[in-house]
Amino acid sequence: MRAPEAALPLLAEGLGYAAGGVAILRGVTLAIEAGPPLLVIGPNGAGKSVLLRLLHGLLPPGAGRIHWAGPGPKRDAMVFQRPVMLRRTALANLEYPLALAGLPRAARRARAEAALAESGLAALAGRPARRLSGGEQQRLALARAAALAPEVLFLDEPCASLDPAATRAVEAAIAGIAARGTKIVMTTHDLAQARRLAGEVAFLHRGRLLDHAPAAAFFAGPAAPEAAAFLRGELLA
Ligand SMILES: Nc1ncnc2c1ncn2[C@@H]1O[C@H](COP(=O)(O)OP(=O)(O)OP(=O)(O)O)[C@@H](O)[C@H]1O
Repeated sequence: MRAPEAALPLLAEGLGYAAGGVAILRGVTLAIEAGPPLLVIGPNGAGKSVLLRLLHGLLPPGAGRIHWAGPGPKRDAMVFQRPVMLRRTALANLEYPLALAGLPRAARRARAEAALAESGLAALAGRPARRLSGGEQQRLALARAAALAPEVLFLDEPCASLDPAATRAVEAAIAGIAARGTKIVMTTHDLAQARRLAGEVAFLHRGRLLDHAPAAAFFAGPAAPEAAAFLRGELLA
């Protein structure tokens, strides 16, 4: 089977967004290429979530533009901090978007079962999704988003309300999805998590992108003094 044509790179050029007369993002220019995960970090209120929503197309930019530069159609998905589960079984939650995508019933079942198995959730297939633990729901949401093999998967603080064991399981699921070729673009407030997962880092501060670098270079010595202060654990205004 021929691989579908890539829609990446995804280019953000001079991106701006304001709400209620307040500038939330200003002049963000960023190229997102295929490869290991991009972790978007920065202090609370820096604009990380808004940037992801703009890139995914949930919000219209107030300035600048977002451009998928590759020849293929855009294929991206997003998972939020609190996953939204349908009032159905775990398996049916996975089958639903596959049905929307037009997969025939038999192919849906096989794809959904494979996605559950890849996430280590096969034993939960018949359980009502809304009764699963927070960590299991988040892994199910990841499996659901990944089942269509998106080129880019945006994750907004996917581990924000999870304990360390659930966080480890979600991180393993994210690493698995990345290893299968999906570009992960993820926000986190957890620097240790960023170090564990990132291939590259984007640092936002007060709505501006102050650094975008390979993770090793960023953590060894970021370009912006604000990023260095953030890594030292100093409170940034
Ligand atoms: N629709 C909106 N109307 C007004 N202000 C908004 C809106 N959306 C976001 N903001 C503000 O924009 C700023 C950036 O929000 P955003 O959620 O992107 O920050 P963040 O970097 O993800 O922060 P956190 O780490 O706390 O989640 C915040 O001050 C937030 O209150």
